[in-house]
Order: sequence, then structure tokens, then C-alpha cells
Amino acid sequence: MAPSTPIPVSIVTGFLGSGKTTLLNRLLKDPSLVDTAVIINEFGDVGIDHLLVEQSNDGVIELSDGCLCCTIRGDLVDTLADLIDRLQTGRIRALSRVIIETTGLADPAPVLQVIMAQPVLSQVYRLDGVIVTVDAVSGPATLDNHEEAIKQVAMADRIVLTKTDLVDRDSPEFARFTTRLMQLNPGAPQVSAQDGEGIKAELFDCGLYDPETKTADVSRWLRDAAVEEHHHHHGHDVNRHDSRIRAFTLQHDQPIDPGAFETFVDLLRSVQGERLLRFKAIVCLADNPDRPLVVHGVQSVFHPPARLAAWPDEDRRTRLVIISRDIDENYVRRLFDAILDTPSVDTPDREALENNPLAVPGVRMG
Ligand SMILES: Nc1nc2c(ncn2[C@@H]2O[C@H](COP(=O)(O)OP(=O)(O)OP(=O)(O)O)[C@@H](O)[C@H]2O)c(=O)[nH]1
Repeated sequence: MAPSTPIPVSIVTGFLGSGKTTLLNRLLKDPSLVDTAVIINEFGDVGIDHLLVEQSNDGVIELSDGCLCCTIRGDLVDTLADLIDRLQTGRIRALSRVIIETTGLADPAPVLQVIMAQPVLSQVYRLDGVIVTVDAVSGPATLDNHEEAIKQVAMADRIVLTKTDLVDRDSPEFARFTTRLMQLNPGAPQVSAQDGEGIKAELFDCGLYDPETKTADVSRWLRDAAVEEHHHHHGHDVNRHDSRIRAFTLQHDQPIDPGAFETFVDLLRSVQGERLLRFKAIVCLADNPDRPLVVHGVQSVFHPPARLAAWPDEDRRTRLVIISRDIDENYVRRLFDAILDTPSVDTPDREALENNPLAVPGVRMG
């Protein structure tokens, strides 16, 4: 039998040496995280404090043979399934949360996809959020030199600045760095690892489900207001890698035909595939406008769409947040307009699109 409420899974990502393990060790001292299982991938060293491993005994699982998210992807699935098995057979007392620490060079996307799209796992677990650690000292250079570090930042729901004790937080360099992070990911709040007690509340429960109220907290999850506010704030001197990343929102006031929306999502994922870093949406569909559809995808893998029981507040607009790499935002906007049959210059209508999806100007092949 599955647990009655899905178990939240947080993914901690961040470049080599950026402070993932240090952050985890601090977080896990919080008494409310006692029934947390940590899935960690370390070569050799035990990264998590020894004390903690002893305390939690069965609750901490370390994988030690290969990269968590690529070479041993099957093992992550097995490990998550095994945790549930242990819970059900009483070999672990409780399981209130899972934290997966990825290796520093890892692409977080496959890990997210495991949680979202493995049919069995996606019923038992829910993705809470992706937390990325960025080093305030070497972070700027890391972003300049490593595109995977940029991708980790762009995909995150929360950004943790580490080693802020080693920099002057009032300096222009620090301000430039935090601005750069905001431009890469305007929807992700930034917190400093130095900020102490409050940090846990900032980092967890950023998923759609609010355990306090047992309802959906759409604006906390979608963060569309923040993305909208900072849209187009890329400075002139942005690094060319940074400029590949775009975060933007789409909105629509009227209920949308379910088939049209499906076509839109299908086209986006099939044509843009891995360039679609995150896709989050709450959608008012014409067949049942009172029960919004929630859609969440990472690259071409999407969580099975779910209907909320009701809209959480008066705002019943369809809202989408897209974080993309190398996708022309205007292409997506034109596609959305075409699908909704909103007239727009030089854009084929929906029927034409369904016959020939490549008819949208600006589409890139390959
Ligand atoms: N001064 C300071 N040092 C820190 C902070 N966070 C981490 N460190 C140090 O930075 C080094 C790397 O930290 P880790 O937590 O091991 O980083 P990691 O991301 O887990 O490293 P990998 O697993 O190797 O990718 C360690 O020596 C930490 O003590 C911080 O906030 N301030």
C-alpha cells in the first residue's frame, strides 16, 4: 500500500565543492527532518557526518558506484522503490522526506525525470523542488567556464549562496553575481547558507502541494509573478552562455480547448526536447474550467497531468512558466497564439500547425 500522502523529494545539486554536503549536514540537524532519507552518491568519502549516519541507521542510503543521475540511473529508481518497501515492511519507522544529493558535475534533469515520470514512483513521491548551491567565491568563474553549472542554476527552484562568509556581501562584485543568478533564474528565491535557522523553511515545500493547508499553493510553486517581473532584464554584458537561457511566462484569460493545449505541449516537447529545461503550468481547460490542470515537465519528460479540485484563489488565468535554453521565446509565443487561434501576423492557424508543425517561423531543427 502506498503512503497516504506522497513523500516530498528534494534534489540538491550544485557544482563540485560548492557546499552541498555542508548544507545538508546543517539542514539535517533540524529536528523536524529526523525521518529524512538521504540518497547520496559519493566516491569513497562518507560526505555526511558520521554521527548522522549512525543516528539514522537505515534511513541513510549511500550509493557508491558511479554517477547517480546517469550511469546508475536504474539504481536511483530501485533505491526509491526500496525505501517504500522498507517503510511498508516496518524496516524503517517513518519516511517523511527524501533528499537526493547529486554529484557536482551532474545534470539534474534525469533525476527530476525519475521522480516525475516513473509510473510507480510518481504515485508515492512528489517532487518538492530542486535546490542548487552556488559558491559566492568561485561561483562567477564556475558559471563562466562550465555550462552545466549554468544549467543547474537555471533548473533550480531555490538558490543557496554558500561561502558568503568569505566575501563582502556589500561589494559590487557580489551584487553583480546575485543579479546574474537572478537573470538566469528569476523565479528562484536566493538564500544565503549563512542565514541560519530560517533557511529550512525557505528551501523545502516549494512544490505545488502545501502540507500546512493540504491544498495547492500555485503561486509559490509557479513563481510566475517573479519571472514576469524580471523578464527581459538581461544586461548588455551577459556572458554568452548565460544569454542562451531564457525564463518567461505565458498567460491566457479564456478557457482553452483541451486538444489544443495538448497539441501545444506535444509540439513543444517533441520539437524543442532537451532545450526545454523546465515547464510549469496551471491551465484552465474548457471541459472543466473549475478544476485547473497542472502540468510539469523537464525536457521532453512530463509528469502525468493532474487536476486540482479547485482554483486556489480568484486568479483563474492559465499561466505557464518556461525556462529554456536556446529556444526563441517568440517562437513559443507564436506557437501558443496559433494553438489558441489568436490571430497574429505571419503565423499559421492551428489546423495548419497540426498538419505541419514546422510551419511556425523561427522553429529550429536538430
Ligand atoms: N567558509 C565556508 N566554507 C564552506 C561553506 N560551505 C562549504 N564550505 C567548504 O567548502 C568545501 C566544500 O564543501 P562541500 O560541502 O564538501 O561541497 P560539495 O558541494 O558537497 O562538494 P562535492 O561533493 O565535492 O561536489 C568544504 O571544505 C567546506 O567546508 C561556507 O558556507 N563557508
